[in-house]
Amino acid sequence: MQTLVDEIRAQGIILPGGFLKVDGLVNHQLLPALTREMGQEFARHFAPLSPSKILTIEVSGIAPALATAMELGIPMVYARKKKPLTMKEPAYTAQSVSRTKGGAVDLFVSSEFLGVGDRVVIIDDFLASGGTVRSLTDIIGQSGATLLGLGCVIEKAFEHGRDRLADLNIPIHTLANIVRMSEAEGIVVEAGR
Ligand SMILES: O=P(O)(O)OC[C@H]1O[C@H](OP(=O)(O)OP(=O)(O)O)[C@H](O)[C@@H]1O
Ligand SMILES: O=c1[nH]c(=O)c2nc[nH]c2[nH]1
Repeated sequence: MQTLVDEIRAQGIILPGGFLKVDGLVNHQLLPALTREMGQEFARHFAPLSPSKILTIEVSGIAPALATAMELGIPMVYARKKKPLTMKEPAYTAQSVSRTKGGAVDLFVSSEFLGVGDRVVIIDDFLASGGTVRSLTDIIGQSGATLLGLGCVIEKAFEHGRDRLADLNIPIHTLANIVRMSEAEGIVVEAGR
């Protein structure tokens, strides 16, 4: 997605520890036209699989996931990182690690909104190590739903999440790919794959 690649080149900042700051378009401020285009691109890619639900994780996955769900006309469910008292039991749960805040987090999805018969596409903002997606697949497994595919806005190829998730045997579609980044070379970003 060339518009996304251009925005990453214009706004992206390399942070220590291999982190990319894109707070101006993905993680703090959101750009409506760009977010809509993300949804259109994911919807075009995954519509042939006839998903019944989009699954993501709060907080930064919500915008691209909702944009995708709106294009497809299907519900979007997001895993919560704290179980609210309104959540109906039983809830499916798995542990994950927050990459940007550090530490383990528990994820919760109510059985009210995910279950046998659901055909699920996961949408998230970043695909890095693949750990977060792995936790979501655990939740999908508990629910009895079927995982059809994975879409992530930005892939950090140098963290090899795609390879680590190969056993899932699902199509993985990303919109921009960070091949590598360093002070010397800057952000080497290309269209997703
Ligand atoms: O592939 P991984 O190595 O698991 O990294 C990707 C995850 O890391 C971030 O979550 P984080 O909780 O840090 O951020 P958020 O609260 O902005 O969603 C991002 O939103 C992805 O969910
Ligand atoms: O804002 C972010 N920048 C990153 O580099 C990253 N990797 C995983 N999750 C991330 N979030």
